[in-house]
Amino acid sequence: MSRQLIKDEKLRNYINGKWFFPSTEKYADVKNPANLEALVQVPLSGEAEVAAATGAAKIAQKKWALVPAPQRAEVLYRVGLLMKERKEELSQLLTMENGKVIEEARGEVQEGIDMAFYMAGEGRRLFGQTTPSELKDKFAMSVRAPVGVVGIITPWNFPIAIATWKSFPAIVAGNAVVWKPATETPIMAYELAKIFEEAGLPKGVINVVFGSGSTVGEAMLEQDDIRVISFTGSNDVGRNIAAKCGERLKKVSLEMGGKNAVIVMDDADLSLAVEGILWSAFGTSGQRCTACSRVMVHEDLKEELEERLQVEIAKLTIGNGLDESIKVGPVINEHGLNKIKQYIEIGKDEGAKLLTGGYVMDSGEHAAGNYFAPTLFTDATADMRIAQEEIFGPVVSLIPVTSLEEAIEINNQVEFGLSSSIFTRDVNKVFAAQRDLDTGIVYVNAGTTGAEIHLPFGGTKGTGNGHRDSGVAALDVFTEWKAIYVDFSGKLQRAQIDVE
Ligand SMILES: NC(=O)c1ccc[n+]([C@@H]2O[C@H](COP(=O)([O-])OP(=O)(O)OC[C@H]3O[C@@H](n4cnc5c(N)ncnc54)[C@H](O)[C@@H]3O)[C@@H](O)[C@H]2O)c1
Ligand SMILES: O=C[C@H](O)CS(=O)(=O)O
Repeated sequence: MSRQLIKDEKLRNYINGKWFFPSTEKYADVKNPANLEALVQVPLSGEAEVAAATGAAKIAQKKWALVPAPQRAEVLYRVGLLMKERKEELSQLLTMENGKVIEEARGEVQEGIDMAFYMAGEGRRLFGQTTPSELKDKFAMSVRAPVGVVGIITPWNFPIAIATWKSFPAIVAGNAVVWKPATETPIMAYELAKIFEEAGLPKGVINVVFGSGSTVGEAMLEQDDIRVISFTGSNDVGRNIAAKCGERLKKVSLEMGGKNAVIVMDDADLSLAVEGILWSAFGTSGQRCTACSRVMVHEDLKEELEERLQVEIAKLTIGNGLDESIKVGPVINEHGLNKIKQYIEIGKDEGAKLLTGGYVMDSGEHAAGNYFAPTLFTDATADMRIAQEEIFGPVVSLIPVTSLEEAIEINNQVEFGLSSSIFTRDVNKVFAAQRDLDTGIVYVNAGTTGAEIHLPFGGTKGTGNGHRDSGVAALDVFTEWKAIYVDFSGKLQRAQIDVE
């Protein structure tokens, strides 16, 4: 790894192509969740930095929008190449600041690389439409126009992938960006800003301001020159953002929580289902918006599934994700640990049966970090809080069902609608499920995670507000449709002429 972290190193904001310490002179330690060692210091910037970043973005965007889109795309292509060159180094840094195991960190960095090449391709598409005009000698078309300055606010659980999902489409479409990363995971943002700089992105097109949500995030909402806020994070924060942006008529794209479920029908390949549940419930220690936290299992398979899951959970290795043999890393911080602990008590009080796990691992090699034992509840019911609310940790609950219809009904009885999966060999059940599951993403014979970047990513109901990250759909967030009529008749045509 070439980038060495120094615990006293103070990261800087990237504004208008230059690196600045925060005017507040305030910082917070960034800690490795695997051992709580300090990695670097993140600036706690203030409103002044947000104003400077927005001003720089506004000026830069005017020029950037005039750069032909295929040339804008070339910068993204170089970003992709640089990320690819540095993939292993970035992955290790990501594991250190976030805790996810190295295999998953590599997967996340790869998502960013894929997004760079995909959005670079959009530079030669950005398709609009042409339509016939109602009038003679008149041409009608629509084009995607950039919105201007966009604000992106990102969470700690996918600190590089989600940033690329938002910034790359924004940039290729001709916008400039003000980005506030999560304070828990600033290293990915710092490194990505350096990559943008090295790739030759003109100054001011991307600006990174580190700081708290309540100061930097809120200040972004108040900047009238920021025309779009694209947010990924928790539901409470998203709702607050939507309300504040609503007052200012800002466009808002929200990607928020999930309460994702796997359905295991009586004809399922059980080995495959066990693998899918393990990976999607305990991968990233359950801290994915798409993590599986409910399993609706047909009653005929319930006992066997309970047994097989317990056997496989016992084999999971838990520890520092930099060690290639580790399968489950730490959770992000003490706040996360406490929230998970509370839900274990709630589940027990509600009458769910705890089969394994349910405790903080705080002895021996785990004493120094934020480790929670992979946890399996069974005999949960659809209305329990552990089956309704996002826990964001390595906890999964089995809910017995007797039919596909019942499983789908339970799947849909939650506030969120992000990802669902079904394990079955029956094609009729597959098609009924993909139609009736009220989620933005449906998997068949796979777990609830593993989205690919060229498809839309997001969910229904409380997961979002109708927008999508990723795929072409992401361009809808960062562009305005402009309808253009070109009249070449030489006269002012006011009405359609009746054809005789
Ligand atoms: N649906 C998705 O695509 C998706 C993907 C990943 C994570 N998530 C969700 O993210 C959550 C976990 O991430 P988190 O804990 O970082 O979420 P969070 O809501 O606490 O923070 C997200 C970002 O918002 C900022 N923020 C906090 N308060 C703010 C405010 N008042 N104004 C503006 N910005 C503010 C934070 O500093 C951070 O950068 C989970 O709920 C998870 O489901 C959703
Ligand atoms: O949030 C980002 C993830 O990569 C999506 S998924 O969990 O892999 O589907």
